[in-house]
Amino acid sequence: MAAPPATAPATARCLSVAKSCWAAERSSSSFVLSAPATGLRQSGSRVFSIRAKVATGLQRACIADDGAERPWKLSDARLVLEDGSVWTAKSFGASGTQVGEVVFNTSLTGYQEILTDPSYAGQFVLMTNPHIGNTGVNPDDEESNQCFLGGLIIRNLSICTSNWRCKETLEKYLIKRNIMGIYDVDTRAITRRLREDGSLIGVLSTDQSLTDNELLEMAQKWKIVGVDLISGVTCDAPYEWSDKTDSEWEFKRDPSSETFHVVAYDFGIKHNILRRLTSYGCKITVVPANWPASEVLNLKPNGVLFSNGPGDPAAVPYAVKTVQEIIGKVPVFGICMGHQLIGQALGGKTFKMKFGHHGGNHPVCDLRSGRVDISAQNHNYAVDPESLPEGAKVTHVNLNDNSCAGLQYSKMKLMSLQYHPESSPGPHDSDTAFGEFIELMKSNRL
Ligand SMILES: NC(=O)CC[C@H](N)C(=O)O
Repeated sequence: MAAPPATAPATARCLSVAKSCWAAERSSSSFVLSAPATGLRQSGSRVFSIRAKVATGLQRACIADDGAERPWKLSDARLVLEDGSVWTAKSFGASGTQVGEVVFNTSLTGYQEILTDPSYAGQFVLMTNPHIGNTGVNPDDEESNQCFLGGLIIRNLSICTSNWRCKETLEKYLIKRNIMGIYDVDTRAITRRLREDGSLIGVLSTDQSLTDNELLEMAQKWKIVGVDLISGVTCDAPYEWSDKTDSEWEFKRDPSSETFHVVAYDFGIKHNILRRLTSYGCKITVVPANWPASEVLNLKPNGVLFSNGPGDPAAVPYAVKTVQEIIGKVPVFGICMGHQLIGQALGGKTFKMKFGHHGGNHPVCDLRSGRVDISAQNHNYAVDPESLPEGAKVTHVNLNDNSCAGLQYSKMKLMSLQYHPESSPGPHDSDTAFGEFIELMKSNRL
């Protein structure tokens, strides 16, 4: 094994300092390490001071059953799955009782973008990456104005944060948004169960007065299939969007000289879809999920985007009807839920997958070029390609299971992807899809 570096990395040092400061700092939730301890770094003219914050969840003392106070936190939460299994855990974030569908996400980074992706409404996200919370949260990584998910399930909650963008600990953030979190639970074992048995409904609870059987009953009675979750996450009224990707993060250097007016249907839209479209030269009007197609067409947009969104695409016939009224009239781009609604609008069928795709590491093949992208995904339903009419072509497949990952119907100037070209979080490989949409709108203008 290679000898350890003479100077330990800053994060490791912050961790050990944070640990030794734990007892002394119990009353304060944050501290800034002094320059010699943190190794104040100089880069060009910029000076970075490394700020470490102790996560408060790990500091709470607990009263054990024997009435004695322990200076560490004890298990105070349960996750009861509909198969009858009971998982004890420690809580952070909000307390209470929540029911939802458990899905596992294999992204290594980006928990804040995941927490604010409205497509997770009605679900508990279990992160397979065992160490979460170390970068805290910051105001720029939000994918929507709210957290719609049921809760967060993690193996290990970082005892401190160490990131120059961090403004708040994950725990405080979840408490403010009233979102439950649990840690110190065997996320690997739960993931294996979901992979073997398929997705499961669960109940998260910190309420000791409820028995395991009562929680089990709640899990078994709750349904997510056939429920319209879009109406709970869409915007109330139309609005204009004009924010691009911040110049600090922009990786596309050749902005379009033309401007395109795009109307984006908000089925639970992620902000990065809007930022990427704006970076590609679009002026965007966002409309609520139930906005009449006729009003959208009256705006004479260059294109229409059907966004991502939570839940079962078969539970929102009003949205399928809207898509039907628009396709063939203007160029359209569907992303995730938008792709599934397009599939249905074309007369195809969607089905629920065994445990879905959630993570930033899914290989997808573009069948037109043979190019393979590593993509960001988040869906439990998929379009059955056999059910599609002639003319609709499958353009992309997920290489893990050969499921349909993209569609094109040239005559209708229609394209759609089952995954997330906007990433956030995830790799940027598929960003070119926005360029393809621009080309589609351009060709329609000629
Ligand atoms: N990200 C999304 O748009 C999710 C689509 C749909 N709700 C699904 O789970 O399949």
